[in-house]
Amino acid sequence: MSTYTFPAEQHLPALKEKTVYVVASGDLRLSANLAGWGTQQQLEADFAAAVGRFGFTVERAHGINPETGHGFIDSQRAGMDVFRNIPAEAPLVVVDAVWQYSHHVLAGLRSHRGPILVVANWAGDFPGLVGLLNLTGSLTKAGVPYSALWSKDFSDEWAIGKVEEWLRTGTINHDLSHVRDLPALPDSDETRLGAALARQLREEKAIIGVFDEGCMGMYNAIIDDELLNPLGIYKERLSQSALLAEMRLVTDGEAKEVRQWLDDAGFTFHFGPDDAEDLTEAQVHEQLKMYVAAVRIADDFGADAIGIQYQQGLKDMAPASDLVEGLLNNVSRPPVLARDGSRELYPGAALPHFNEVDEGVAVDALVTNRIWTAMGLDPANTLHDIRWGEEYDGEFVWVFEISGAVPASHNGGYDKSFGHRQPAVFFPRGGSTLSGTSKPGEIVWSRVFIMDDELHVDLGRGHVVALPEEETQRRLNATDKQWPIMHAVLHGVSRDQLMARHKANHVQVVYAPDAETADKALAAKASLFHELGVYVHLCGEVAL
Ligand SMILES: C[C@H](O)[C@@H](O)[C@@H](O)C(=O)CO
Repeated sequence: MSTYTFPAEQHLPALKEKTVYVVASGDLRLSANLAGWGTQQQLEADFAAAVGRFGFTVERAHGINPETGHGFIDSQRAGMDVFRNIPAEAPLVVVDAVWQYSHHVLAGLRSHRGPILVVANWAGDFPGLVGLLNLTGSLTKAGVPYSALWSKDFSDEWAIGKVEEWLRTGTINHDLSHVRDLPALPDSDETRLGAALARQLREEKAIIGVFDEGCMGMYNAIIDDELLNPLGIYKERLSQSALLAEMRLVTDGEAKEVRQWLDDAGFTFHFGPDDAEDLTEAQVHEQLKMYVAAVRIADDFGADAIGIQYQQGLKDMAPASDLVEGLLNNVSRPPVLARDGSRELYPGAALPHFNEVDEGVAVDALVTNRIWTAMGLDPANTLHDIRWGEEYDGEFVWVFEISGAVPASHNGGYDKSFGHRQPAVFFPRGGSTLSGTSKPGEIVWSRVFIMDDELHVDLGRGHVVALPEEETQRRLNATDKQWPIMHAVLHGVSRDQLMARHKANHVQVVYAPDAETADKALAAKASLFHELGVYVHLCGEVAL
């Protein structure tokens, strides 16, 4: 007999008839999980009632942690342990009313063999829809089959029908008829420009500076080098600790000059007395040092774009990097000189920043910047969270709301932009946002994503509407009122079509001066991606 210590064999529980297992993936931050726990319980009850209509019961695969007081899976390890209580073939639902870290449940979902459903509540107060979109994007990248569903309270006919479909068949079919593959492109100045810029990128190559890879469990936002490098894009792996070290070398005088520039440009900071809850001068001063430090490091490494992970780690050491990110993405921004003062760095240009180190955004921001610049247009582009939305005046208007900063030109300039303290629930050391309401106008929207181990991009057109002040405020109050908002209308894409198709919590947006120019710029972008070997899909009404 062997004297070796063999591990005890693991046995998953046996399948139970008519039982659906539920797990709740959460944030890593205790404060965020506690804040969202009440809403989560309501959503779980609503979903259980919908399932109950068809004679199924819901079994929660994990309880409330008495030490934390909430019932979210709040780490990858916790998720792995929870999945040891779930029969491998069971119908499994990830119910999410909050922003969640996909890697908390990815390990379990990868090895689960039963049908998987991801559900969220159609509500603005917590970013559950954003969490759902990240998880479905991550599952798409991982090649794990899933279905997804969203509803205000799971009592509407549409959602109940979909719940029934899933219980009966193990999948939900959504209408994806708005998506088509790229047709043969016409020979035009725009398509030739796109192809030429693609060839230049592949031949001359570009660097994206990645300040700590992977943010908030966003597995979908990591593009492996094997997929990225063939585009001509290479990562420079940087550390947020280097950013902090570089901040120490920026003088108070340099930070004050940046501040003066912003004051002169008409930017308003909303200051208050309490560092724990309000924005303070000291927080902004530190952020402006970070701005200078980030540009200097980018220059040191010859980066064409940078991304700051910004959350775990950095949020505990410094005020949030959002203000920095918004400034970088704008062409008009405070000048930054080399350490010895000898030259201005990236003069007269945006330095594209991919927030939350979302590398799908990195690719998109870089090429969009180049196309729009070559066409003589404002290249300022940004991601937004697909946060929520409601009809207004008979049309569906999305709340696109990034968690902190947009380029000022999207708000119509610095004088129409302002800074609020980042909410303490997410950012203990505060920091200013670069907020505002995105100006009305024509946009091109997009998302680069990984599916079937290949790079794809969805491209579409839309416009931004101006809503009455009360409606803007209502939408802000219903979400995170400190953050920048865009009232987006997508052309030929319904609410449910976007939710079903989009493979990320983020959507990339860029303005064009009019509809005709937006169509032309989209053609150039489609051509560039096509030339790079990225699969291009057109979503909704696109003039191509
Ligand atoms: C502060 C929050 O965690 C946000 O960062 C989160 O909702 C996102 O922005 C996800 O993209």
